Amino acid sequence: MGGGLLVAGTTSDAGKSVVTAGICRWLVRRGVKVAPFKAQNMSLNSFVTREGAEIGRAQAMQAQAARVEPTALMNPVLLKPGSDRSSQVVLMGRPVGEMSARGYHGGRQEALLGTVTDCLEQLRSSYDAVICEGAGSPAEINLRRTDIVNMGIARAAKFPVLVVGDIDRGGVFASFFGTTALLSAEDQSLVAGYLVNKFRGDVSLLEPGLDMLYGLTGRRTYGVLPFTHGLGIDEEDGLRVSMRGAVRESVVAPPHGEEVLRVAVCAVPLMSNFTDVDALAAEPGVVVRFVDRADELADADLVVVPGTRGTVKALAWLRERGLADALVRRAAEGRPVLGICGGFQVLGERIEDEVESRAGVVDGLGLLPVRVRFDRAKTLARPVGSALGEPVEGYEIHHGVADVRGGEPFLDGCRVGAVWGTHWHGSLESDGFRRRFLVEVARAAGRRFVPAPDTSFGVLREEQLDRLGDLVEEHADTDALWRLIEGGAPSGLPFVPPGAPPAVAGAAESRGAAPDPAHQSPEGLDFAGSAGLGQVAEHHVDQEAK
Ligand SMILES: NC(=O)CC[C@H](N)C(=O)O
Repeated sequence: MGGGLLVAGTTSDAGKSVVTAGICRWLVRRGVKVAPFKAQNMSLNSFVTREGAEIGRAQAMQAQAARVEPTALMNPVLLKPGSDRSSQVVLMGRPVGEMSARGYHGGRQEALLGTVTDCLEQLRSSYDAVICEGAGSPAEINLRRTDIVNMGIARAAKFPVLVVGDIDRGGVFASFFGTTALLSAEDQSLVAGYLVNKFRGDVSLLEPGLDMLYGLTGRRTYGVLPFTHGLGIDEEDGLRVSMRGAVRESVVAPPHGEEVLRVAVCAVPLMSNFTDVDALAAEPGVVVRFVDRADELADADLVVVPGTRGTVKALAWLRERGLADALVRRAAEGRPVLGICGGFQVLGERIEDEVESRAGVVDGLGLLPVRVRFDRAKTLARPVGSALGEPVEGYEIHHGVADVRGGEPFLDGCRVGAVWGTHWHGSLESDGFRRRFLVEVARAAGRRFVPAPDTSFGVLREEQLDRLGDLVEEHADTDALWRLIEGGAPSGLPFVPPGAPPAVAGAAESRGAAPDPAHQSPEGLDFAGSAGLGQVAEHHVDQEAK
């Protein structure tokens, strides 16, 4: 049975995903057969495996770091938020229903512990090491009892736990100490120590603090990783980017030609697979930014309407913010627009949706001759094809089915003038196609932009994974990490009081949501046959979640 480690964090965003990837890359370079694992991921940034299973993109990225093919075992539960209070539950790569957070935490999640530990055991039987990523913080005292992704999984597998803290935010000592001290004695016995992430400055100034932390907790720090720009590959948190309407602008290498090309990405609600535009940002001279105002489209050479878990919601948002009118004007002026998946759907003539929004028939923006009808079954595919004379690979994750009634064919969708639409995600990662597409965009936008002849997105991604491996090799005590992975947590780790607080009566389960038969899951909840999943075969959305 293979060894392993759980990489937990003091907070979300502490850098667990990239540290996990870095550890995978370090190990595989050493000749260790390693796989990543995250029992449960909450993300709108997902990926389709070769077998057609939907998993978090972060686990697919970590699998690449480990140089193995990603599979559903590596991320058995994926929660895709549809609002602040409900998520689509994807189990072993297939959607099984929409659930309220309260219904999920009130018993359903707990019932999945057997399933996720089975997946982990399967990985352990075929790999020398499994590097698990936790979620949020392991010291969420309200959720510990039903946890399946942090200490729940570490306890089941008897894996040592490494807690990652983001020192750039401050409060890292208190976070490490508090994260440890709020866990039960049994949980604490697995918390081997800490890893400081995103450190800027002189480590010698930090070291006395790490010694004091050792004095307080009896636990050592396994490494101090320096702050490094541009390592946020395949981030999980699409929801927050879109909810915040955050504007982020890519760091740009100088253009190959005379001018830069400006790409504006509409930060639609429930934006999914926003990493689709990473391949554009990787091109020298292409400036990518997320926008949420019509006036920000004025200087954009290309507007991308990305995927979304809420197509009808995104349409309403585009209309409210005046972006819909701006897109219609652009199209009339022959200025480029690319719609991807949900963003393709909104560009069509009409949408019939009794599944995702249950809004019935809704008018689209009418820029493409396409009608979309939502199906309960989800399309999960890895199509290959060609466009602009170049080979293209992509992946599809959608309930909407497009009836394309005209235009020039473009992948599975179509193109009318400078407006392009496809359900395919990831098409821009195909280098030849991306260059040809950018040439077309530059021509239509009247820009003297020339794509560099040799940008390889695959090579850049590999370089980034290598940088993560380097970070771990150069700034962590890898001998000590290997001892943890092979031999588990050191014995005799002291208990740090007060430990886990006693549970308060009247937890969420007693107020669990009532089933809503009106809203069946896409697959009709027919997954009771799968191992150990019968208990969660119910579809929950409570009123407040709608
Ligand atoms: N990935 C997406 O953008 C999905 C689009 C849409 N929500 C659908 O399910 O069809």
